[in-house]
Amino acid sequence: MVAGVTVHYGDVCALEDVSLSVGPGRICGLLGANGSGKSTLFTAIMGLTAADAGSVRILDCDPATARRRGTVGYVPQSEQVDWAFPVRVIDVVMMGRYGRMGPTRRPRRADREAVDAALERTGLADLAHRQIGALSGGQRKRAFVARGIAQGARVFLLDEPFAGVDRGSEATIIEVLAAMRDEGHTLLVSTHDLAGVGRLCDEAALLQRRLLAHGPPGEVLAPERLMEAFGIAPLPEGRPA
Ligand SMILES: Nc1ncnc2c1ncn2[C@@H]1O[C@H](COP(=O)(O)OP(=O)(O)OP(=O)(O)O)[C@@H](O)[C@H]1O
Repeated sequence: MVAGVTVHYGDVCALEDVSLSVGPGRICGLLGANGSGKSTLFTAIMGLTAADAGSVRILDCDPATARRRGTVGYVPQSEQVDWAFPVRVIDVVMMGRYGRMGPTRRPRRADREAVDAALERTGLADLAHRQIGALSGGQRKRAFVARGIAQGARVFLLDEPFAGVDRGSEATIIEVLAAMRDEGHTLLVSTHDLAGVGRLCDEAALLQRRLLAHGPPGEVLAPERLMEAFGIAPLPEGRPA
């Protein structure tokens, strides 16, 4: 996926020589403290942030080609989205079909069917005609997951899909992600839920500007590694302090 990627914002080095590859049928949990470069890694993979060094390949394509072909689906962090934008859930999901529609953007039957199926799969069918800004945090995340599904993405990048999400939406998202993994998709998921990484992910990657570790969750979540990444060894969620 990425090889030797370095990104600076002016004087700030957000990523330094990061190499990470995740195979098909795998969910990789991306962990790191605030400001460790997780969102930058996602935007660099998407080709939305320019890397100073290194290369990005998504299923053997450069990011722009992967975006154009719809092979990569991206669920951004909530703060990166303008929720006042007056679009309905069904419109957001239909955007996943734009790459197939040509310049007129007139949906065909196959587009409508793909959108309906994606809404159904993410439990949003009843909310299809609601403004995206009028949804809960978890429902909004699900709308972006649905967009990726409708678009036929093979690789999914999910930036904090569980942040600010109620238990019901979290369960739906986990179910959908696990099903996509079982269908052979590749998923990179950033999260602060350390216990969840062990449950959901096949592998974990620990970021602190550089990639500190990548491998089985049990190894990556070892206390000494977490100490290095977070400064303190955080308790897995749900465990009493
Ligand atoms: N647009 C920007 N301009 C300048 N610096 C930035 C910009 N975006 C991020 N940074 C800096 O780059 C570093 C990495 O930020 P990034 O948002 O990628 O981290 P993160 O791990 O996603 O953080 P969080 O968990 O808080 O979302 C931080 O030091 C941040 O302050």
